Amino acid sequence: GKAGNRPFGIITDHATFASYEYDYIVVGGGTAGLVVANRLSANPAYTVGVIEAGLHLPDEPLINIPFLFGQSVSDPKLDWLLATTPQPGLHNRSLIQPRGKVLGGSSALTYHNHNRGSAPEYDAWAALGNPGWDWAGMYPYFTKADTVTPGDPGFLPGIISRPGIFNAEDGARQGPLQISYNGNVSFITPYVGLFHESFTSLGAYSNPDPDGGNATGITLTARTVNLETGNRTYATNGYIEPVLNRQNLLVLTGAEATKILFANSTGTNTTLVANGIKYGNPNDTRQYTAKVNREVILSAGAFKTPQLLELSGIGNQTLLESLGIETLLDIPEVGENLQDHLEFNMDYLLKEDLPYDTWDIIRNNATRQAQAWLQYVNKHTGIYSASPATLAFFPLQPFPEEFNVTSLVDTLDKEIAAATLTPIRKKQFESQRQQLLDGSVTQVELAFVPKGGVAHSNEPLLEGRSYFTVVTFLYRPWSSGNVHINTTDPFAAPLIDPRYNEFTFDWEVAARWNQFSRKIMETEPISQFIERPNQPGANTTSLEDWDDFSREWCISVWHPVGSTSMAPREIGGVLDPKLVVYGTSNLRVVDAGAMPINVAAHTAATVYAMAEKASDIILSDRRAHSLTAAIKKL
Ligand SMILES: Cc1cc2nc3c(=O)[nH]c(=O)nc-3n(C[C@H](O)[C@H](O)[C@H](O)COP(=O)(O)OP(=O)(O)OC[C@H]3O[C@@H](n4cnc5c(N)ncnc54)[C@H](O)[C@@H]3O)c2cc1C
Repeated sequence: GKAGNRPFGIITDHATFASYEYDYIVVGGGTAGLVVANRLSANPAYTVGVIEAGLHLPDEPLINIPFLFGQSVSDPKLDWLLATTPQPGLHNRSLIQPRGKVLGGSSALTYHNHNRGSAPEYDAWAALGNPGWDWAGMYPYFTKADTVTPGDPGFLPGIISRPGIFNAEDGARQGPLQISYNGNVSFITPYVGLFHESFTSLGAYSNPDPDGGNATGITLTARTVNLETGNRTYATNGYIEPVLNRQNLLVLTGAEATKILFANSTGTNTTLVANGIKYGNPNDTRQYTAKVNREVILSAGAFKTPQLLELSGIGNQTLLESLGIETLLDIPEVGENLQDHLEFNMDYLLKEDLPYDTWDIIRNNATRQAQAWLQYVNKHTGIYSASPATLAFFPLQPFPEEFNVTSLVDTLDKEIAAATLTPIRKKQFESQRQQLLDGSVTQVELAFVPKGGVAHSNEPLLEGRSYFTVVTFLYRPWSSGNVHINTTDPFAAPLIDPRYNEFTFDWEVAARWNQFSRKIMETEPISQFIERPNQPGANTTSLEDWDDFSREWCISVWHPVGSTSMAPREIGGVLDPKLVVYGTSNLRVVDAGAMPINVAAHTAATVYAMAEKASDIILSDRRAHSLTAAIKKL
């Protein structure tokens, strides 16, 4: 069925979508899925269908306006509202795990940080047994996704020497994402520079080229804001809206895939050939089926893709049997190897007579708020165009007073020796240990935000007062867990257990890094503006206090990856290096779940690059072209 009188663009009618066949069906129109849908449908010879659970919401302010970052979280219109199981290491708290349930997926919800990991991190993916996925293999795809507008020259002088400049090769590309930098137009307060002065006096250094293979240092971080429109740039307006006039592309929104169908769905241990997707939605008892001629690409994200595999009979046989699901492929690692990052928000109440405004002016002064809004609407600049501006990524070595790496590793080695590790984790740990010792990659991050109300705090914000928020991140935790179904109801949430508490290392590094962030705030020049720490209060001082705070108040950074890892079958991979699910001929996974080792970075840029690379792989994979024949042979 080639394009002819087919409907195209975006539809919500389930039956119409089911009445056509597709060469490729992409399940999940999120960050990765829309990249793949765009690249595959560029060839008019292929018909491409996308099944997305959320709706197309191009005019949604919570998505579009940069300064509203974070406000879409927990909004049922945009968020799947997932959560972890109670975590013993976090005082038994369960953490929210927001995911975008909207066309564009989680790329519609991000806080706009757009950065890459360091070269050794991707090299470690390749060393795991994934040829081509090293830094050199990923680099062209990072740049393929982006068009970069450099930052303001002279912005934050002395701290960031070469602001916002990707190297020339990056700048030459014309990718779909309109990437920019915070700068003078987005009203970054002078406090940001002063904070970095305090931080630098305690061992930090700046990095003018964080996306060139060494991500560490204080950086002016690229962000997903289109300076021309003032709006978020994301998978929807970058990758899918511009190609909705392609007559071979049909996007179904408001529909949830419930099962992958196979041409040969009986018996185990044959090579499975996917030939369709079942879908429906929780408000409708009907189920629909769309037929596929070439390939199914799962891009439902690190939680929902493993769920869909398990619902379809691909997973741990024992689990599947316990739920009465027939096992088509016994791959116990589906849903395992789940890795995530943690973050810690701390805020500080400022003195009343301040030399400069903070972003709190929006909350405190109705006139200034109205002015800022007009400025945004008319010029696309000002506070409403701002998002967290500069980030700092560090190994532990620059801070020897806080981190004794040798003793941390000693403790870690003992715990690892006592733990039962799967083969894939053993391999991961080799590179992770090496990178920890040689200081070549980020272990921790720190962000300074010139406003209150970022922290998930129990202290209400005082009217008329200003705040700083310091956000720290644990980017190389050793703990990992899993996500699995516990019911055959396809519309139920999966059980997410990241096991954040597994190794002492994670908690000690978090407590020490958080304690250190207090020291920065007590150091000139940033200290002169602070009246008192708000959350946690001034009585949080000892390492034990900081440990307690960290467990009680941490949240996830919402960077789950690894649940369908790309790695050799023998060590427990789910996907081969072409992202094909082992034991199938034409079922791929292209989303964050494919990352075999989490990157010490915000994850979206890596997901875009993976999806760009995956698209090339799919298009050049001969296997795809012989599939119809393969199905006919069955
Ligand atoms: C609140 C928040 C803030 C973040 N901030 C940042 C940031 O500042 N910088 C950064 O780099 N990263 C950030 N991240 C992480 C980043 O967004 C993700 O790593 C990335 O977007 C994941 O891409 P994905 O393609 O794997 O999944 P998603 O983009 O989540 O796409 C999955 C898609 O599949 C759909 N779907 C799921 N199940 C089904 C089904 N059964 N049928 C049909 N459709 C389905 C979903 O609705 C969704 O559209 C943030 C994440 C969140 C949640």
